[in-house]
Amino acid sequence: MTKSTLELKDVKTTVKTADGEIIPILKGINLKIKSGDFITIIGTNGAGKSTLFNTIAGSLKPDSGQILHDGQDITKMSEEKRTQFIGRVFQDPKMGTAPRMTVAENLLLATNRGKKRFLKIRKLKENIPHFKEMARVMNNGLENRLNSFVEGLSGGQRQALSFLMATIERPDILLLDEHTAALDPHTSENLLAVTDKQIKENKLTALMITHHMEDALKYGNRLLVLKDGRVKVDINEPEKKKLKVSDLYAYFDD
Ligand SMILES: Nc1ncnc2c1ncn2[C@@H]1O[C@H](COP(=O)(O)OP(=O)(O)OP(=O)(O)O)[C@@H](O)[C@H]1O
Repeated sequence: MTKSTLELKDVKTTVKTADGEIIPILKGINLKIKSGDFITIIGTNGAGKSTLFNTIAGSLKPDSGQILHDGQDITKMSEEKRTQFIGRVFQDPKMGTAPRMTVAENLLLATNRGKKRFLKIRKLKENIPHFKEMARVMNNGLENRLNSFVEGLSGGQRQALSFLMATIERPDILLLDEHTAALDPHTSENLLAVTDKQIKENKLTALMITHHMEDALKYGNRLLVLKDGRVKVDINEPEKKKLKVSDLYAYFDD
């Protein structure tokens, strides 16, 4: 039997609004994520997709339930500690990178994730050929911008850098929160193609939130539909291959 990399057992998460109101968002999530799963996640606005990622990453703590990583209970583990095995790319190209540092400096900082990090000039120079090779894979000229400040990059290059930083230490779980949503169609398509290639080649375990039904079907081996804080549908690869976009829209209706 394939071991679960991550398991959520009846996870319930609430959020507190600015005026102190407590709202239940995740209402009992049960999920077993196997090593090598590439799961696309869809659901209406407010279904709890980002809250699910926040709960997995540790930026929100569940009110009840359990989260297990390789069988170890991590429910109370800090977000910082979880960065040792969880990589995350956000929708906003401004998140996840240090704008006033160069691309190469950001990449160096992303190595040794979760441990003490120092920027040593020698180490930076040593790593340039390696970083260049890595950046070339992103297929958008990032390899020619290694010494540029991140704030001067295009949105697509910045998201490509975020992706590299999230995967540089081969995370056990990669969380992609609509990571191409802010990009133009061509740039988005390129980043998704590279994302898919990297996940397959490096046998990464990944969860990707998307509002594009075509992408939810095209990528990954499993599909989840979240509705009102619960997993409404969990579809495996053979079933997913049979689905059409119209089938997915139907899940939103009832
Ligand atoms: N910190 C917070 N304070 C108040 N409400 C919150 C907070 N975080 C999330 N919510 C609410 O929780 C619900 C779920 O939000 P979440 O971002 O998880 O949904 P989502 O499925 O990712 O939606 P979207 O597709 O719009 O990104 C929403 O109604 C949102 O307004």
